[in-house]
Amino acid sequence: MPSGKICGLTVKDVRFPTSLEQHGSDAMHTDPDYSAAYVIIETDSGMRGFGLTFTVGRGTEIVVCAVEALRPLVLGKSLDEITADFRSFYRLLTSDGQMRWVGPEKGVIHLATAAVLNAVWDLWARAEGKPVWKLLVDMEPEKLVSCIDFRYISDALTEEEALDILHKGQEGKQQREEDMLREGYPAYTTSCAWLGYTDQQLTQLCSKALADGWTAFKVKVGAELDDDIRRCRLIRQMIGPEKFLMIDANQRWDVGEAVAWVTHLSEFQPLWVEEPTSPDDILGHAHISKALAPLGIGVASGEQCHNRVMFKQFLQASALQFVQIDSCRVGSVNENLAILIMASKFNVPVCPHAGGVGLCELVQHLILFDYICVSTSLDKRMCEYVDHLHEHFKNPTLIRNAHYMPPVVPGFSSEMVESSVDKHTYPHGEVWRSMNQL
Ligand SMILES: C[C@H](O)[C@@H](O)CC(=O)C(=O)O
Ligand SMILES: [Mg+2]
Repeated sequence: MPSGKICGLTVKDVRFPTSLEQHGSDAMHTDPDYSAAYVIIETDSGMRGFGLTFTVGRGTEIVVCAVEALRPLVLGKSLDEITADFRSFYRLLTSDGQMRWVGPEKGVIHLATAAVLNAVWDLWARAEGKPVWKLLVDMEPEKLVSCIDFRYISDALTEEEALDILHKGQEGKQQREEDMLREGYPAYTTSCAWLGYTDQQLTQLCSKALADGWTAFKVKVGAELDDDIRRCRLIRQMIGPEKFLMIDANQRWDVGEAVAWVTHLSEFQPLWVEEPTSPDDILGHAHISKALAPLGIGVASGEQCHNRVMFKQFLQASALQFVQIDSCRVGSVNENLAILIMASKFNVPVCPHAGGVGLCELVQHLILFDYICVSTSLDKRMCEYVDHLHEHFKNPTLIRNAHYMPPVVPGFSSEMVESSVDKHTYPHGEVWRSMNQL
């Protein structure tokens, strides 16, 4: 069916009151209400595409405004026109002569770009009758590269080098696709140990996760050292010495403090410390990486890394040992393609950030593509999983034996259940109205 011209774009502020039970809490975000600026684009031929970006509550209304500001750049474009030269469309959104000032390619405007472009990728995949991961896997390397804006990264990755990496990734891809369809992509869980959970909750959730076959666990740290020691000890005792433990400080520390704090926790053998300090501090991360390397602890970051330019510098500075792409922070698939290929060139494993609302649904497509066509390896690689809010999606993630099973439905798995959206729309949805009356 011809996809037609985009004739409508709506955006909704959808919030879930997760803070009530401390789901998602960490040392910096103590009361997150998992939220989405949820975008629906429509074409005059009756097709729809769904996209979102993730936030943690207040402020979603600002992202909604930013999406509204992008609307005129999208309306009237046809999918064919966009996908014939996706790089130019990406630039159109990110390089508007006036709006660029409120970015560029970072902050609220870039979150809005992510939501809009995610909807366009959903529309494209639906038009092709494929899930996004399969659309990418089947795409010629030349076409993939034509979706990427190489401006600001060509000193680290040229178009020719990207093509070369993608051409190499074609070899054996059929086999890797079959492996994924059979086994799925390895995942780790963050659901057991949010910062606001009691030790009793942690113990219960961890024993259930072990029984369900999970082999890698992330614990929130960074507020009180004594609490961290107690919680890490508890979880390490439960999971034993072989399984993976990761710690996540969510930017709580200064550089020196991070090194000292993690050194105290090193007896629990974390595989990585995540976001030890400001997500913008490239040299700080490099310093921490160097200091922790002798302890066998890597540094991971990316969920609040603005764009491909920042990732480039983290990689150039050997400041990260794990790259955590996020499907809703940077400019959608287009920019994540650049990051995946750069990570491959620098030989740094990608372990995506997920969780939130919808992040698992979307990022599974990117990491499947990474394995099948870019990294071609599962060594030191796993994708985050958080067991929340999947029931609000029409095609929720499917986890089997702690692995993401590849989605089969066309699109980006980003369409939400209409009644969930209605109930959780802020501030007039039923859920918020009833809470305000309490
Ligand atoms: C506020 C979010 O829940 C954050 O803690 C998520 C995160 O850091 C992670 O999943 O990693
Ligand atoms: Mg994190």
